[in-house]
Amino acid sequence: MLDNSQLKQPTSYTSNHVFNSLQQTSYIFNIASSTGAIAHCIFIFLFFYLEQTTLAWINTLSVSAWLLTFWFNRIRRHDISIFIMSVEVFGHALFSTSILGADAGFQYYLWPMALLIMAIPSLNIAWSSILAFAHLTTFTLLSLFCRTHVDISESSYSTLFLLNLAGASIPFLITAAFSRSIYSRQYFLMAKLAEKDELTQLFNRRFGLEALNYYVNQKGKNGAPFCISLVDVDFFKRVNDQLGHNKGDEALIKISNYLSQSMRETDISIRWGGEEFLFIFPNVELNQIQQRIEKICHDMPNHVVLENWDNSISCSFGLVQVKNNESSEAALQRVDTALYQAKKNGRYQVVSDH
Ligand SMILES: Nc1nc2c(ncn2[C@@H]2O[C@H](COP(=O)(O)OP(=O)(O)OP(=O)(O)O)[C@@H](O)[C@H]2O)c(=O)[nH]1
Repeated sequence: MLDNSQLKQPTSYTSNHVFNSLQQTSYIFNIASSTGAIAHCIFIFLFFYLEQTTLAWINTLSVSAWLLTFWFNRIRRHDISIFIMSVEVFGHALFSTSILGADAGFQYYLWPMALLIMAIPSLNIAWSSILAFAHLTTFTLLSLFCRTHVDISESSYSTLFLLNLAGASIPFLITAAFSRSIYSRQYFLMAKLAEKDELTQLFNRRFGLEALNYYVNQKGKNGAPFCISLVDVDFFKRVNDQLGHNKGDEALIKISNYLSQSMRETDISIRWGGEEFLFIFPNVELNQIQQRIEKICHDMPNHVVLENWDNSISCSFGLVQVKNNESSEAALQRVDTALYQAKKNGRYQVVSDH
């Protein structure tokens, strides 16, 4: 969720995600400003038509206020922008309803404004709550007590009421739809960022642990077999030492791409840490998978090639089938021991433990 400090510092560095959120917020505010300015231009003509000249002139001020909010949107002072909008809507509802009465329906604009104030986090929560509450209280008081009528026909009142009700409902729905889409987009983005490793785009260790616990539990319930493999790049320190850390990163990306693309769609590829990867193979016995993993291990030097690096790039693999009633920790311990054995045996091989 954005806070005010980010909104007030458009010139400082912002990440792409924050920048996109700021753009989105500006976009919403520009839509609100345009809708407000256009609606009040229409009101000017409407009030002149109804011979309510005072209200017509007041609406020219309203149009100026809405146009002013564009400028505050541009400099990303959405807090000032929404404050002007809310004061304008509040004043407009108060004046129009005091003069024409609640039957004209101008008080209904207080609802979308209250929603906009609460749903878009431009003002802090205390100010948002105070303003939204003031709008809705004013709506109630105006609806209950403003019974005045001016000298216009009943049918004009009905038309005004319907127009205002529709005019207030549309921004209400648009605001709700925008906040819903921002919420769901940001929720999925956060969830994705929280489970992916930045460098390799494989799942990260937190997700890996959760997934492993899930399959251990599933095994406890339905006995479905599954295997795990811990994979470590051989002599990776040499790549870093001789080619530099950036080339090391490039090698890690190539290795992770090769490994994950060699797996089945249902297998789960995790960057366990540094130059170590964990793979979870659901619904499979060790003897069904061993050959496939050995082939992946064997073929790796032909598929992972690094510029200016003449040595082959390989990995060592520990592979185990998780036992009945075995905990995640115990299974990890066993696969780590198998990997250690693969390293000890000379690397570039798979060691499995039944
Ligand atoms: N470029 C880069 N290097 C990393 C990253 N994470 C870990 N490393 C490096 O991986 C290397 C791991 O080295 P070691 O644990 O000594 O193991 P090794 O050289 O691969 O040798 P063996 O595992 O014994 O075959 C270290 O040089 C770490 O700096 C990373 O994200 N990027």
